[in-house]
Amino acid sequence: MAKNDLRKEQALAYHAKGRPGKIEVIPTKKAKTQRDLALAYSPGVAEPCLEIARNVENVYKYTAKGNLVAVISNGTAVLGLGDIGPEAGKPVMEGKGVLFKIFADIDVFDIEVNEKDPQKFVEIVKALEPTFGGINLEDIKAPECFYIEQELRKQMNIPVMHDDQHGTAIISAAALINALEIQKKKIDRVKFVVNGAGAAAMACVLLYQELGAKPSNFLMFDKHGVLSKDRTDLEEMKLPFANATRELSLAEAMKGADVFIGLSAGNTVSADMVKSMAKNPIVFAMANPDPEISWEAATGARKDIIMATGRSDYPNQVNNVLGFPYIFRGALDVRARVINTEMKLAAVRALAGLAKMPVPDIVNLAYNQEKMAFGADYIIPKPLDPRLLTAVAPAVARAAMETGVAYHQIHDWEHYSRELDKRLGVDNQVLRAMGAKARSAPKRIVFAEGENVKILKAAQIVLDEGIGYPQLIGDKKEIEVIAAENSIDISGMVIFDPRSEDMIEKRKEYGDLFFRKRARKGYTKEEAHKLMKERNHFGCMMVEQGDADCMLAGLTKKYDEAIRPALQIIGTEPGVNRVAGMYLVMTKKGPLFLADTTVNFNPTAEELAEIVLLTAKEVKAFNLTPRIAMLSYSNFGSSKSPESRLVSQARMLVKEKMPDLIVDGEMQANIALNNGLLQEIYPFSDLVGQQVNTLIFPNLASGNIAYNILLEIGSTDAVGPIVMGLKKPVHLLQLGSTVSNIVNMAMIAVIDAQLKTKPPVTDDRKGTRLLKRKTD
Ligand SMILES: NC(=O)C1=CN([C@@H]2O[C@H](COP(=O)(O)OP(=O)(O)OC[C@H]3O[C@@H](n4cnc5c(N)ncnc54)[C@H](OP(=O)(O)O)[C@@H]3O)[C@@H](O)[C@H]2O)C=CC1
Ligand SMILES: CC(=O)C(=O)O
Ligand SMILES: [Mg+2]
Repeated sequence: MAKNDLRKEQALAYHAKGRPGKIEVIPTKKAKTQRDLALAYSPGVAEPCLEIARNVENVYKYTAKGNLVAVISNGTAVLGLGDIGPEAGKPVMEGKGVLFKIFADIDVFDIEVNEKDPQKFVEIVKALEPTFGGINLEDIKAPECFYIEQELRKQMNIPVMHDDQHGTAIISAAALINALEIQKKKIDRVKFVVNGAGAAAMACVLLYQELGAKPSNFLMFDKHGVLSKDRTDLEEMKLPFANATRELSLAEAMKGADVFIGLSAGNTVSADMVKSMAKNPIVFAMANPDPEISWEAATGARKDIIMATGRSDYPNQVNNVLGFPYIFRGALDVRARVINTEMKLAAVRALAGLAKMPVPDIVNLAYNQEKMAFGADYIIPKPLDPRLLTAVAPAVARAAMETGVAYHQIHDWEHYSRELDKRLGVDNQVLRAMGAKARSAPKRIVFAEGENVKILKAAQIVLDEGIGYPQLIGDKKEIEVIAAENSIDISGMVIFDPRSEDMIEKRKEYGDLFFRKRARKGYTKEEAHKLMKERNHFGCMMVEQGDADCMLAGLTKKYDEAIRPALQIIGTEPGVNRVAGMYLVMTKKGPLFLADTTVNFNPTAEELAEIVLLTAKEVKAFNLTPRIAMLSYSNFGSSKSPESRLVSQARMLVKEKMPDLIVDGEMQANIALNNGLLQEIYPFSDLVGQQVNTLIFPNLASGNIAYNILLEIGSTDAVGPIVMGLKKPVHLLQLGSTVSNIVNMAMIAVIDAQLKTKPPVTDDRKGTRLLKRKTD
């Protein structure tokens, strides 16, 4: 399948699967009991209604208005796809809602309006003012968008921003300042060629002029050619940009130009045009989804170029996603009534400045780069940089206050920054960083259940996303049929069938080794050889013998059956007497690790202590400081039962071995997760002032039950079970895991392999050596 077909298929499946689309509405208040409902709705709801009727300002106090932005479009200029209509634009608007939420914790209603008449459109949007704290106009074509935004800014008392104009202008201006600095050019001297004379292009030119660019230094093009005074077909909005004194082709205009700005349509610029530009040129080809000229063509044309596109798969992504979440966050937080030029310039400076700061590890990890630093391929921060929120939102908020457009004042900026950080949570960051870490050194990963369709789908994602090199165990023909039926591309994967003739030699090698390991544990040599036809044993042997780096199994087997081969063949780490299982659950308060959820039925105090130590080590592998609560049904000796005493005894054993570990118990789960309550009742606890991120359960029943309840009824995402204590990375899936569970577990297995295995001696990174040998 061609790469584009794959992208198309995956994108369509992503939008269609499960609940169609990308968003849902989630209540923020408890609405479970009769009492809750009486408060949330009638009769209780009448009280806030009356308060708001008394003073309309109270709408910010009692409703979601203050954090709610409307992303509104009529679908007339959707990306670079043109006038495809409001319904066709909806996926983009939902997508912006997702970005507002994940990057700035702003809630969005996407509103697609079937109205092209600018005046009527204005009336519709204006009438929505009571609902929203801000209005993000999106993908509305020029010239109508100018009138619409201008009128709404005048008529509405909440911030209105047409993002294709100002978002793009802000981001590209930040990138431009930095690119000019690197190319040692002055903004008031450089000559610009701008392809596109629409919403985005005009706003960019105007903002660059605010930064010092000379109006006469721009040559602008629309679909019909260069904007010149001679043209009689130009709309009024285009006249101020009509600088050309004669008719001129784009190729002619590009000769000797310093900066090219593309906000038009894909593939409209050639490599020759780029070659003809002045020394040290800057090319921002920002049309979506395909830029005016590809990254390869432009950077291939000359070495002295600084190149940027709107795409996420190349360096220097100049895309308005770097701006709108943070600009609105700042504007909402001070209740700005507009987004004015000073606020936009503040965002430009904040973004440009952030690109010059040292890049934190989490960003390098997320982009699979060892070292990103300010320079030609890093002129603007990356969209996944978690510092964007605290860099841009306060700058915008401050500018709003200084220019007198803020209804609300922020006094304690440090506190504000901390609150912003909290909004992001670390769960997304953890998952993103995990993915990036896995991708930084992908490993050969054995999937023991190759004939399972979920496994095959996950394996394809693992391969496509560069997480690892899947090695499938199973019947080759059967795997191929299932893959074909489900349009899964397995061409880059290696298949091993332990039952096949091809594997006789391997079965013998593995069987002999197994016999040596288990001879005194009741196995005959024949039994050992026979056992190697079994997929989990064969897979574990591949890992043990270095024919693979890690393994995932257990999707269709009971846990104790699935883990047995790993214990028999691989065994525990030196100095460790047992294995245990851990889940990572993503919660609103951040990641929460739960253990033991899978292996040890009724651990003794010594065993529980060992589980704590294993878990602490694993949490540290995620670069997080473990803050551990050891759970029971009592608090710090309030019950003298043997179960409660066992937990506090285990805690003492842990403390003896690791005095600095932040761990306390025994305690109840609600006390562990509610620091206010802990401080109030048990102020002596080690966990006062600490946000607990690890829960240790007293036995398997409680751990497993708690985990499954959380997953089924909470809106949590989880990764696990992560096996702890094995010498080599074998991980087991839970019966019925979803494809995304499997992919997440593959990341865990690869990261574990990175920690536990040395780089392969040969360059057989994809694991084809075994196959080659068999066919020799
Ligand atoms: N990277 C980013 O963050 C962003 C990128 N964009 C991209 O910028 C482009 C324009 O968006 P927007 O301004 O909102 O849309 P508009 O519809 O308002 O403007 C499009 C402009 O491009 C011109 N144009 C179209 N085709 C050509 C061509 N072949 N040669 C020269 N000019 C052409 C149009 O000419 P005419 O006036 O004659 O119709 C018009 O002036 C889109 O591709 C969009 O994806 C937009 C916003 C953000
Ligand atoms: C990114 C964006 O808003 C656009 O391409 O229209
Ligand atoms: Mg847009």
